[in-house]
Amino acid sequence: MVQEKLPSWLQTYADQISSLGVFGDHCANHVLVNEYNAGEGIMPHEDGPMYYPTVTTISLGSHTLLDFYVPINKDCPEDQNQVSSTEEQRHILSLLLEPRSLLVVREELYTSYLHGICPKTSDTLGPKAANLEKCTAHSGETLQRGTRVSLTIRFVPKVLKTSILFGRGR
Ligand SMILES: O=C(O)CCC(=O)C(=O)O
Ligand SMILES: [Fe+2]
Repeated sequence: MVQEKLPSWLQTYADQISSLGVFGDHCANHVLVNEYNAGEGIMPHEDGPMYYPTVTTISLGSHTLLDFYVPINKDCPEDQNQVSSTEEQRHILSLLLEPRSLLVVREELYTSYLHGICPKTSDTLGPKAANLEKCTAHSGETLQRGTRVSLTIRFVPKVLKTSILFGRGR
């Protein structure tokens, strides 16, 4: 990854989140901006080693429900055939991400599970919604999704300085 300066409004958020100590002594240097219209999601995935061990997300606009799944174990023959369990059975919990909220994912939730967002236009908060005591919404409620913008703010230890790649600026 080649390092570039963040826009100042994003730097403000990167600094504020970093001051919580979630990246150790480091300051976040990577921001991914995603926009989701109602009905759009992201496939279950892992964020991989580049951002390990912490990922933080600010949600703007709409809420969403972030789902966590037990991954398919490639060493297990039953899992290879993908007959052992359905996506619903692998779905262990969901976190309601309310507008203007900050999510910090670390440790086991980062390393051992996949995360994704179902492509739906509404979410009914069921028993797998694990953080409702921290939210304004209640169990059993149905929330209609609107457009959501997420700022995924992380620290990437291995970055290339542009001056090395493109030569020194004058
Ligand atoms: O938009 C989100 O909250 C999740 C995005 C995400 O998982 C990713 O970009 O890797
Ligand atoms: Fe992700």
